[in-house]
Amino acid sequence: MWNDDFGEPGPGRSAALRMTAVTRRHGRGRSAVHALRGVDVSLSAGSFTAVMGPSGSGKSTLLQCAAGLDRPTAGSVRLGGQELTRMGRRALTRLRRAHVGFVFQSFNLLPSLTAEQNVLLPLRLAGRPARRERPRAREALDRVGLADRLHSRPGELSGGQQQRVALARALVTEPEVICADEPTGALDPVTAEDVLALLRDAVDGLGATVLMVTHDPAAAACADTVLFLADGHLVDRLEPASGSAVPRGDGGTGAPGVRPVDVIADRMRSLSGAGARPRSAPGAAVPAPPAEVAL
Ligand SMILES: Nc1ncnc2c1ncn2[C@@H]1O[C@H](COP(=O)(O)OP(=O)(O)OP(=O)(O)O)[C@@H](O)[C@H]1O
Repeated sequence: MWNDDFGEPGPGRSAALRMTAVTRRHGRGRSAVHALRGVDVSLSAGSFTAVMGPSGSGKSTLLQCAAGLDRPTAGSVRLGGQELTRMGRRALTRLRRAHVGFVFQSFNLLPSLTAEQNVLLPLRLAGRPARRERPRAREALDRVGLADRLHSRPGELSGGQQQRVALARALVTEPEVICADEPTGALDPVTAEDVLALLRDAVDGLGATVLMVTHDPAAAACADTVLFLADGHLVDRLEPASGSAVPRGDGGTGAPGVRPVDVIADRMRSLSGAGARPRSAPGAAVPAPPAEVAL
């Protein structure tokens, strides 16, 4: 269902993440770049939201501000009820480790560690002894179908398997929010489907809240809500799962037989053609932070 308020969670649902009037500007004066211009987003607990938009529209910046990896120039970001923008660095790191899991296009696994050791990493960083936490890491790897690859290093795993290890690492601390930046961008369509099903499972089975940046309409169609960014503004929203992927004011396209993925692709095409300013190759503007930063 279209909703002019891009943010409000549904009735009776609490917000796991709330961003209000978030602006992110790089530089000053005439050379300033406005990555986000007064964005309002609210994610219901236990929901799956995709963020789409042309290259350079601010998707990665939105994700990184939401997760406390980047600081807005103005506005408010509340995660689990806590205001991130006023937190010191150490408090922010603690909050992130406890409440946010990350998945990136490039997997960000440490190559010298086994799958199990990679998954244990966030627990070790939180000061929890590896020996006691091993069953938890194994359970997370089991959840993503890799119980038999505990001792494999990333170089011995396929891209899809590496992304599943990254997902197990994101899930092992049972975070409220999972931030995924192009999690299927480096995967073939079949492997991508597996990873999306696991993200869906984290929402439906574990009650996690997923915020996922993607260029892929098929990936976005797996989400409950798709938010569209253009030039730093949130410009539209649709809800593919509820069968309401219908452009505002155009009742006709909700006709049976119109697939959500096609509506999403159409919407993207119209945004890319309408004054979007491509500035870089997809995924290139904001590189994923090193694994140890995003843990
Ligand atoms: N550190 C930075 N310094 C200057 N400009 C930046 C910086 N990081 C991002 N930007 C700019 O902010 C804008 C939004 O970037 P962002 O990476 O969020 O877009 P995006 O939609 O994720 O792009 P893509 O799809 O290409 O990954 C772009 O114009 C980008 O060049």
